[in-house]
Amino acid sequence: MLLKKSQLIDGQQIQITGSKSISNRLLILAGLYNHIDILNLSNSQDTQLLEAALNQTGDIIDIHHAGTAMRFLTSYLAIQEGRTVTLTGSDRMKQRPIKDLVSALKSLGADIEYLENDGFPPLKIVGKKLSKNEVEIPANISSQFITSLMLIGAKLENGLNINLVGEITSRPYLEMTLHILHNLGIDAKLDGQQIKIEAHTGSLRTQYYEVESDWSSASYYYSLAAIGRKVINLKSFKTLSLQGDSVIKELYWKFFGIDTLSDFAENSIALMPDPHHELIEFISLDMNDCPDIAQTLCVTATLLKIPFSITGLQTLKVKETDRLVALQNELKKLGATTIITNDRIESVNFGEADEHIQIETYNDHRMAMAFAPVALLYDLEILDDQVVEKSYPEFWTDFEKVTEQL
Ligand SMILES: O=C(O)C1=C[C@@H](OP(=O)(O)O)[C@@H](O)[C@H](O)C1
Ligand SMILES: C=C(OP(=O)(O)O)C(=O)O
Repeated sequence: MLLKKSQLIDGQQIQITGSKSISNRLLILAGLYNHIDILNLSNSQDTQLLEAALNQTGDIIDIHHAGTAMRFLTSYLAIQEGRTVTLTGSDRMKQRPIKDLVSALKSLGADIEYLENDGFPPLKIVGKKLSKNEVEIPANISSQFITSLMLIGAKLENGLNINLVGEITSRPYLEMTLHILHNLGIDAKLDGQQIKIEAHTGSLRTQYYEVESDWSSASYYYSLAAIGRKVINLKSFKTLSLQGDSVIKELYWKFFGIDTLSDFAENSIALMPDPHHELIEFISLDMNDCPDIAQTLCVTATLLKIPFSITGLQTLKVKETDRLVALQNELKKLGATTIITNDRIESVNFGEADEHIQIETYNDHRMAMAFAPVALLYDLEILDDQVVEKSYPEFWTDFEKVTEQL
């Protein structure tokens, strides 16, 4: 897609689809218990793939590139007594780790086999009743493994105690799972390194759930507002969010002077650039709690030429692509030289951008969306722009609503 140099249109309103993370948790719980009327369900391809997988009865499920769905379905299928399923995905999914989750489930008695490479999808899962209630799992690779266990925990005869080993990564996603379980009447606690889920039989407390819109998707508008300095209105967001990525409000206020004003009646927020904001000299930040908005922030900082050092990013290597390498390569086209390590990206200097900027997306929706605000400063081309459908199918239509060519 060619994006001509553009400016923001003041005061446009965008309705973002429901949180992918909340939607995927609700779908699994609805599949385990009873129907839930879900309002503002995410229309992301990942959520649609999960919904289709839960409704199919065949013996092969191909979840493509939907990581959360892959991880959540592994536990879900492990307890479907009498059913045998091959759970597979895209080439990239076959490189994304799942071993810690599979080992934890096996220690509970699950019957799961690797069909290609040890530790990676595809998996052959023979559904069984699991009767143990104590499990241990490393917490530093992906919080999705832990959420996956938490979602089935209350279905086990004696509930489930999950002992977390090591540093906890992406922690707000565990808190999100706890909140959703509580809201639906399941007793669950996180205390230090232990999660305790009580057994829950019968139905869920509520059969109705309204999903807040997706804060990771909102991050691209914060980036646009930070560069374009015009007001953007976003729906449907709450002041108290279950999503860790809502920290974008604080980050973009502190670093880029973007204020977030809530309109309670409208359930919307306004992103308001502070005209008196002075550019800060350096951004130093640990993003372990909010890995999905790291690309957004690195691109904003680069476009504003604010030096940055972002840590806590060790999980970025095992997402849709190696996001640290992808960022380093593509930021270079904007003139930024960076250093990357196992868990960090740091800017070294900002030079001239390429004359013809062509951004590769590496099959990663967040690469395409994070680099879209570049259009406020330069003409650019984004390759394989359709990757956005993974989390935000209308991204380009919405992007057109808030921008106009110069
Ligand atoms: O539980 C979730 O919904 C998610 C957890 C995070 O993954 P990790 O825990 O693997 O970092 C996040 O990156 C992903 O997009 C969604
Ligand atoms: C990492 C992501 O998704 P998943 O792990 O569910 O594929 C994401 O949406 O940025």
